[in-house]
Amino acid sequence: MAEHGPLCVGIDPHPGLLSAWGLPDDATGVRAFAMTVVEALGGRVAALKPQSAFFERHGSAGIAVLEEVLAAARGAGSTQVVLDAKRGDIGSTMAGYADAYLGEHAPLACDALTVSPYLGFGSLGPAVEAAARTGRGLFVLALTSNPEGPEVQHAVLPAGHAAGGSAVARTIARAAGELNAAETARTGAALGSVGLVVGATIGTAADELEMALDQVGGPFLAPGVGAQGAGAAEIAQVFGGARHGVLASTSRAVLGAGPDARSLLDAARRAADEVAAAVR
Ligand SMILES: O=C(O)c1cc(=O)[nH]c(=O)n1[C@@H]1O[C@H](COP(=O)(O)O)[C@@H](O)[C@H]1O
Repeated sequence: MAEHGPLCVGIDPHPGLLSAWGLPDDATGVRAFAMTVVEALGGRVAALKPQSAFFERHGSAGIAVLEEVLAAARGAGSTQVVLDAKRGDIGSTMAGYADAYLGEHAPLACDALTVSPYLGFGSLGPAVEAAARTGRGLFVLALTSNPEGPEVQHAVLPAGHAAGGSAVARTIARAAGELNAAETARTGAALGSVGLVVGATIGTAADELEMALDQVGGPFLAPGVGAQGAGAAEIAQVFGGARHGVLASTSRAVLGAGPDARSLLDAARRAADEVAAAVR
């Protein structure tokens, strides 16, 4: 983030973008699309974030392409690879996802994985353990950028629950904060490995966390920049004093500049400069 500016570029091969790039809506088109992004931006942006859904929609051929794209992106030097798969399940099944994405010999290995805590934060245990063991990270959904998120994330826990009267999202931020505090006390690192997803579009909703965002002690993946309407002003508004930990994420706003590699890089650099100014 310090080297390239705190920008993550999503690799989201939407059917509409494949068509705009003159590519077929099949696994070969997805491969050409994703590899073009990796070649144009690998080693030149802080992070790349393949969106698993757009690979999965092509079945086993698409997943094989995702495997190849993850390996190529991880080989591209100083760029972190965040896989956006938003996985979440009961703990024993979560262990399967941990093997797939975070284990020692994970076929779909990434540097960090997006996970959903909405089966209860504790259900993520196997992913937390695998990430710690293999030196990887997680981005846990907390306050997402979509308008439907608040009906779950802002829901208030009943009296009698240990966090009764607080929003569900607060329990997630607190649990992540505890893991990060234990890790940073041990390692001395500035930030722990359990990041949160907090959309750049959420306005004042971080108030639901009833804690300063910098108490989370981990990075924030902040999608919603570009196509969903957020920019520098929104990042500054949402994150305030915690903005040094923000990795802003954008997909369509940069991908729309392709397929020309130079245009992709120019669009990414413009976006990175804008978010760097916003978090300074
Ligand atoms: O985890 C994510 O990255 C994510 C979380 C969230 O709250 N909102 C959100 O838009 N995303 C993802 O970020 C990308 C946003 O793409 P654009 O709207 O094109 O920038 C998509 O792949 C979304 O699935």
